[in-house]
Amino acid sequence: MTDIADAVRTRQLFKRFGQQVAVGGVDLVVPRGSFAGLVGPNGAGKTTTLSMVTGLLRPDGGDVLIDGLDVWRDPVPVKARIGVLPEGLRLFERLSGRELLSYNGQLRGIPRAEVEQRAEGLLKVMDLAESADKLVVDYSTGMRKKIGLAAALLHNPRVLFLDEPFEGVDPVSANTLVEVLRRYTASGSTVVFSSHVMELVERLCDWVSVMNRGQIVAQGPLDEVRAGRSLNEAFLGLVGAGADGSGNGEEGLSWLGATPA
Ligand SMILES: Nc1ncnc2c1ncn2[C@@H]1O[C@H](COP(=O)(O)OP(=O)(O)OP(=O)(O)O)[C@@H](O)[C@H]1O
Repeated sequence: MTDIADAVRTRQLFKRFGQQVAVGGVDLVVPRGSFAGLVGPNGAGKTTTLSMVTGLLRPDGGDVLIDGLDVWRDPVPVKARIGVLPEGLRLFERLSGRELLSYNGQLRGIPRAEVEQRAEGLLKVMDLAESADKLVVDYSTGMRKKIGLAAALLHNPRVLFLDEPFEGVDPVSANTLVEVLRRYTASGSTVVFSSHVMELVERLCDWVSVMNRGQIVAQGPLDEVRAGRSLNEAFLGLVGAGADGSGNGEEGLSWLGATPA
């Protein structure tokens, strides 16, 4: 049954690459208005899941519902409702930041004057106003993330998906992004982001989904998932690594740092 209180709900989402099952029957749930974190070790299936959820990668099985609408059967209304900052962000490098926003706004059918107004506001808040006329190819990693986020927010989506939004972003810019996202969720919109940084997820999120080896291994309100521990401890317990780093095969590295004979 569809619960339209959920911003995102997947049912038995499945994706295989050759012999490798990347996502093996995932039921991802994100309640509306959440600031949700999707965490998991490298290769857990986070990017593959987010790509299928946002209509970028066709699932081999299962469904994805956003605001109760099926992403793969009803892509047009779904894409009007979502904003995406994908991993390995590909941008139009030969446009300036301002032109990129203007182009995105026009693709979305927003009137030009409205696009200009929104773009000005976003450039200012992202601290990109001075670089607005510089080509995107000359932007730093953090600036690219910020202009990518501005482009994803321009049409005022109901649900925003961010794959590793803070990677390569300096602490000052990260704070700016956090402020923008907090303001956005406070108005009832939903953010879903993937991250490896547990402290950040713990600080920002009220909802967490933990993935490991293509499965959801825990999901719910932050306090339920961490159950009195830090999120990092809970995470290490859930994904099966000893909190002391034991059991990771490090004994095979006994040569590392040893004094040469
Ligand atoms: N295009 C692809 N072709 C083959 N295998 C893939 C492809 N994309 C992902 N995989 C495999 O699927 C699994 C899940 O990858 P995915 O990128 O979704 O993980 P992730 O949780 O996002 O990892 P990370 O935290 O390192 O970004 C990995 O084993 C990966 O090697």
